[in-house]
Amino acid sequence: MATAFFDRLADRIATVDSVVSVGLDSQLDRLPDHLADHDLPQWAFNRRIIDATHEHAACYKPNAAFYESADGWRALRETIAYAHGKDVPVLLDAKRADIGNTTRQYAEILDEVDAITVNPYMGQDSLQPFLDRADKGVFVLCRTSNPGRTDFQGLDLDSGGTLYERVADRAVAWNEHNNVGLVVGATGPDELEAIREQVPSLPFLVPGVGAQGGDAKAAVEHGLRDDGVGLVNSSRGIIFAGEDKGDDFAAAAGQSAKQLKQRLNQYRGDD
Ligand SMILES: O=c1ccn([C@@H]2O[C@H](COP(=O)(O)O)[C@@H](O)[C@H]2O)c(=O)[nH]1
Repeated sequence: MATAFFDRLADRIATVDSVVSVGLDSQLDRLPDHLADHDLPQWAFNRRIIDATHEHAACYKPNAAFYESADGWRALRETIAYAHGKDVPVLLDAKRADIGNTTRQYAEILDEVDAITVNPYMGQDSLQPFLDRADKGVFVLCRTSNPGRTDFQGLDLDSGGTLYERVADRAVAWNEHNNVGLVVGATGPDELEAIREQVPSLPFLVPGVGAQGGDAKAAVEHGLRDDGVGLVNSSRGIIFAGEDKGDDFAAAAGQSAKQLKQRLNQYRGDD
């Protein structure tokens, strides 16, 4: 039987002493000019980024939005294989879920990646094909990092609590295979702390440090489970750290990943 995702992630965190998720949001018009002639510029960029960052990476998190073209998917497949060749898990940030036949098709991407983000708005049946993959990680959007998170997520329910608290509760119920985590942004440290208290058993993916200015200390103190499993993501803050540095872009990304690891490690194991 394949090892469960969160066990593999725990091993990876221990190996690199890092909870950094390196976000591969490799936006074509921000890539170095000299990569434009490459057959697949995003792949050429990602390979250099992976070479420079893998020793600090608990996982890579490509966001599917940046790869939704024929060449993009080819670049993504090369990137996934290369990350795996370095023993780094890949979490596809795709925020999937839909009606039954569509969501079954969406879930097939889990044959290629280690974990995925899903959107719970359509309910349990829309998530079931992902939840059924016991060896893969399924991160459910709970309290997101964007300003518009207040539009719906914080609404009070007649049954008590808020919508995002209800999502957190349901996620515990969906965790039959110990493969469910939550996405909780670092931009709302109070909610992050409250959700951690509400669901101590679930690992979190915490985006929003770096370019979005979220709270790195809270991301570690409340984002990680008691056993230290969890992920703190930075995408633009790492991969575009050397945007003005020509061919030294990858070294700058490596330095940025290392700095984030060291910063987060100040807060790990402090409790
Ligand atoms: O609540 C959420 C959920 C997902 N994200 C994603 O994480 C990265 C963040 O990128 P940065 O460049 O570090 O801001 C990106 O892929 C988002 O789509 C999030 O930010 N917040």
